[in-house]
Amino acid sequence: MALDRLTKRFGRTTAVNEVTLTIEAGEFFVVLGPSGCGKSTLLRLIAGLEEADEGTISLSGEGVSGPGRHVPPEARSVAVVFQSYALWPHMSVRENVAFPVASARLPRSEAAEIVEGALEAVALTPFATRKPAALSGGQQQRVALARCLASRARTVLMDEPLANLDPHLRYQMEAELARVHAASGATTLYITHDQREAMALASRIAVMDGGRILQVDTPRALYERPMSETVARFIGRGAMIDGAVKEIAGGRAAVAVAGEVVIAAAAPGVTAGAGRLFVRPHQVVLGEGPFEGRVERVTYRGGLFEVSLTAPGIGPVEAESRVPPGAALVRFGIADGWVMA
Ligand SMILES: Nc1ncnc2c1ncn2[C@@H]1O[C@H](COP(=O)(O)OP(=O)(O)OP(=O)(O)O)[C@@H](O)[C@H]1O
Repeated sequence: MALDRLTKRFGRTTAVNEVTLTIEAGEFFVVLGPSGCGKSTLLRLIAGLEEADEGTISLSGEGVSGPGRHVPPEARSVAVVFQSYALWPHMSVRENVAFPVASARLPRSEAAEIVEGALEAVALTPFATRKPAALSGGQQQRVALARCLASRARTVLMDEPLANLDPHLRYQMEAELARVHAASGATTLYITHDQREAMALASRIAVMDGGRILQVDTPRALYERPMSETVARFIGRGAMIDGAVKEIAGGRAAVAVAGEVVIAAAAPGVTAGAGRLFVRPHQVVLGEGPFEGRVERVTYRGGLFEVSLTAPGIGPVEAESRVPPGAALVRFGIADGWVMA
């Protein structure tokens, strides 16, 4: 899938602003961004449910949107899974799953095989004759996934499909989604505002804000090497500390922070002078080190304590520890970090 300078305006709002992306065939690609950043509009443009103002879209090598060209949704070989499931209430589970297969005009036995295979893949065979209203939310979403699988679309678009499920079920459904993706091999574009979900599912993530793509990278690279403060703050937790870069060598920088020197990885383009050190909780060593912090809050997170500190000349710092801090004032060190210009 390739998007080139794709733009969509609603009156004075530019919902999607010159988005350029290439998504590899078979990739599970996640667009992550806060509410209102333009994710749904981007998905609707790719599905053909909105017409672009500028730019082009090609799916499996075929141009489907561009100047003077708008291929209708049904001719794009795209399946969409919505947050609302969008099931037919009067049809059984099996009929819902069979719906996209019917239009493919396949021999009856082949069509049945596809439908039963899709039901099997999401463990819904025992529920095949039920109506959607007689299923839980998670089961309904599995019907929507089975229908998507049965459509055999080469491109699958998912609009926050797990948003209505409780956290425990979301976790299970993530594994299910990964299986469905592996079974279909479809190029999948998944949109969400939940960074944990994005990290769990994606081969690559595009972080979107204000209609624009800020960074495209693997989950690990986004976490460890954010290229802007917005991305750093949007992915996981951490502290942004003002410092002075003293020296850079071999991709590492020596940064003076509150009168002490910290050695950390340096982003491209960092030079000596004022800089910012971004520190993730696992990079803070509690109990020893040159800094002293006041414990503001301790939260137990199953096996680990999250510790919020404030330190003179540094500001707020997030740490984690297997044992809770023993006093209101604790010593700490910074073992590593990410230096940004
Ligand atoms: N049909 C429309 N008419 C006018 N403005 C719209 C329309 N659809 C979207 N917008 C505006 O475009 C911007 C992007 O909306 P969009 O729904 O794509 O965001 P989103 O990231 O999907 O948000 P959410 O996660 O809350 O659904 C918003 O400012 C929204 O108000």
